[in-house]
This record gives sequence, C-alpha cells and structure tokens, in this order.
Amino acid sequence: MQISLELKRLDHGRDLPLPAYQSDLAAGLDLLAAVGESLVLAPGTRALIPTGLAMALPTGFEAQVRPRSGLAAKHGVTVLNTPGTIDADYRGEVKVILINHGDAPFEISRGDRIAQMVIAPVLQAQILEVTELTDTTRGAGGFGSTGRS
Ligand SMILES: O=c1ccn([C@H]2C[C@H](O)[C@@H](COP(=O)(O)OP(=O)(O)OP(=O)(O)O)O2)c(=O)[nH]1
Ligand SMILES: [Mg+2]
Repeated sequence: MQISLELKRLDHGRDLPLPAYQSDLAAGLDLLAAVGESLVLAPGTRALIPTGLAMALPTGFEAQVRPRSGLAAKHGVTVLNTPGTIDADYRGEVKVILINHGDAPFEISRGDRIAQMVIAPVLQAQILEVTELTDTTRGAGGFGSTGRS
C-alpha cells in the first residue's frame, strides 16, 4: 500500500539526500545524521541526533523510528526509545535517540544512516469508562500464567 509523505529538508539538512527505501519492498526509510563534521558516542552514552527533516504524515498514520540491525549487531548501537513515535501532527525536526551499548566509541559522520523510519497506520480509541469488564477464560492471568497445570 502506498501513501504520500510530505518531507521538508531543514536548513542544516539541505545538502543531504532525502531518506529512501533501500530495496524494492523495504519497510523502513533510512534516516541520515544531519550532524556537523562528526560526533563520537562514547560507550554507555546517548545522544539526540538531528536528521535535518520535518514532515507532515497523513491523518491516521504514525512513523516509527527503529534501529538498524547492522549497527546493533556490529557496534551495539541502537535507538533508545524504539520504536520512537512520530505523531501525524508533529512539525518539528525528526530526531533519533541513539545509545551506544557497545564497548567502543562509535563515530557518527554527517550523512550516516543511523536508523530507519517505518510508516504505520494508527487507530485512535474512543474511551468508554465502565465499572465491569466482560469475563474471559484468561481472566487476570498473565506474565507466564498459561500452560501450567
Ligand atoms: O524518536 C523520536 C520520538 C519522538 N519524536 C518527536 C515526534 C513526536 O511527535 C514528538 C513527541 O514524541 P513523544 O510523544 O514520544 O514524546 P513525549 O515525551 O511524550 O513528548 P510530548 O509531550 O511532546 O508528546 O517528538 C522524535 O522526533 N523522535
Ligand atoms: Mg507524547
């Protein structure tokens, strides 16, 4: 399914390519780091990385900011709040909260692909407060409650 996504390159991202799907059926658009020359993420530290992009998602959609598995597997670098949520009414800069869980400093250069963004449909619930909930076989069981005799 295809939708249109309005993307705006901000001044500090003007020279960077727009995010793109890297294969025909890729789910995520790679996000690029709109940092200055470069930035080093020391082990155990996090940083809010600018992408130089703002956008207008269509009503009924969100964007999820997710890690790239290559960075996680090779360097222990991931998105701290994964999946980050971009609301359809957000017009500020999209930023990525990266954390270095590895044991070596991780260098981020301008234009590096640091995360990916997946567009997904959203349902907003109409909240109905009740005093009784319907009965179910599971009831209040959870947290490993099934399969026990
Ligand atoms: O990884 C992320 C997560 C969020 N945002 C932006 C877009 C999103 O619409 C807004 C708010 O995000 P969220 O609701 O997760 O943060 P909050 O702490 O609840 O802030 P707010 O009170 O502004 O909703 O911040 C990003 O740029 N990157
Ligand atoms: Mg919020």
